[in-house]
Amino acid sequence: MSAVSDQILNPFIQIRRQLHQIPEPGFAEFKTQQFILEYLAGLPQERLQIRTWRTGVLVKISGTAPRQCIGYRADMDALPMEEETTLPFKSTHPGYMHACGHDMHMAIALGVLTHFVHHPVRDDLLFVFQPAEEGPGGAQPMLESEEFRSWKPDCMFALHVAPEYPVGTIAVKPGILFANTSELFIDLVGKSGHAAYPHRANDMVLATSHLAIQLHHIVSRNIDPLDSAIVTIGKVTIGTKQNIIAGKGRLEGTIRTLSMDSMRKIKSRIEAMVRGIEASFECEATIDWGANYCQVYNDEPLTTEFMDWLRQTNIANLTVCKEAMTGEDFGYFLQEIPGFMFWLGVDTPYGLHHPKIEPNEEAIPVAIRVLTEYITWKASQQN
Ligand SMILES: CC(=O)N[C@@H](CCC[C@H](N)C(=O)O)C(=O)O
Repeated sequence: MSAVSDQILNPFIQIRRQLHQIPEPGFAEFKTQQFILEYLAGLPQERLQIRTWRTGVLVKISGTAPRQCIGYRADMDALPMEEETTLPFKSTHPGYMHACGHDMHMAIALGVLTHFVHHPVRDDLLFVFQPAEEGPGGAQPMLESEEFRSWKPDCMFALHVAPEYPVGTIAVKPGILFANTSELFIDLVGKSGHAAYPHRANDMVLATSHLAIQLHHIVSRNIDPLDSAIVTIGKVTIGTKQNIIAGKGRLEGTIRTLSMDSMRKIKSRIEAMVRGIEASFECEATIDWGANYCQVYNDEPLTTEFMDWLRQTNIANLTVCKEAMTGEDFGYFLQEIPGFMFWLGVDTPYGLHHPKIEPNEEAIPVAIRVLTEYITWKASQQN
């Protein structure tokens, strides 16, 4: 028998749709924060304490006889991309879209939170709505904030939607789940000029293109094939007009590794290649490593306990997955607080960050049920 009633489930699909319409970039989640605060204001307040941190929200629900605090985190920000779905509730913010499921993550967190406002458990619960997961990274500064530290939970969980699994599936593993990441921004400055006088210019179309191709050789030629790594260039900006030799070029990308040794190696090879491009194309280049996220490392005893609990209760299909090369700044919480992240099947043919992604919303009640029942069980255990 479910610990959460259908009356509580369906509104959270509606809430997800409302959040889907107001996607905002990291640390600019003003309407999203306001939406969450207004929703919380409509709940019984007796056991609730609410704090904001920048554009984030922290919500504590007092337990009936607390011995510990159990934390749950949802991320809030969206991606800078134009939505290409035909959904009636598509983004109303041109150029922004919830294409990584954070609207689902927030709706699920509100559903779980609402259940525990009405049915408090013994332990205190902390719900964290964290800004800027896609960048520049809200987890690390939030973790260091006084607002979070004074409510620091004893364990902490989170989920991420997974397009490749059917609804009703939870995929997880103990140990490393997500990769180490580093953003990568390289600016090249040469000398622009007339297309008819190439000998008087330093062409950044050529320099930037050569560099982009060289960077893609690092993983295949410098990294142990058994230690997965990625260098992806997602954006190239060069030039102004077809008959002007470009004086500036910019590459934007991301590095993913399963080990910090490989991350260091890739960064040192990028440095060397950039210096080589400067020499061969007589230009100047600067590297900005942007936001760096540590790996998501699932606490082994807690994850195994969750997996055993799932097998016993049978309320979702458990898949033991492999690690993924996605990044997640939830890894910073897990460096200090034991816990885990898991994948939630949302069964859609388009992947994360695709402009046509349409996660199956039936996963929302599945997740609310799994989390309410798991947290209820966890809070009923002897320490
Ligand atoms: C789950 C997911 O898609 N996360 C993002 C995290 C972005 C990390 C950072 N901004 C970067 O691009 O390196 C991902 O792209 O994996």
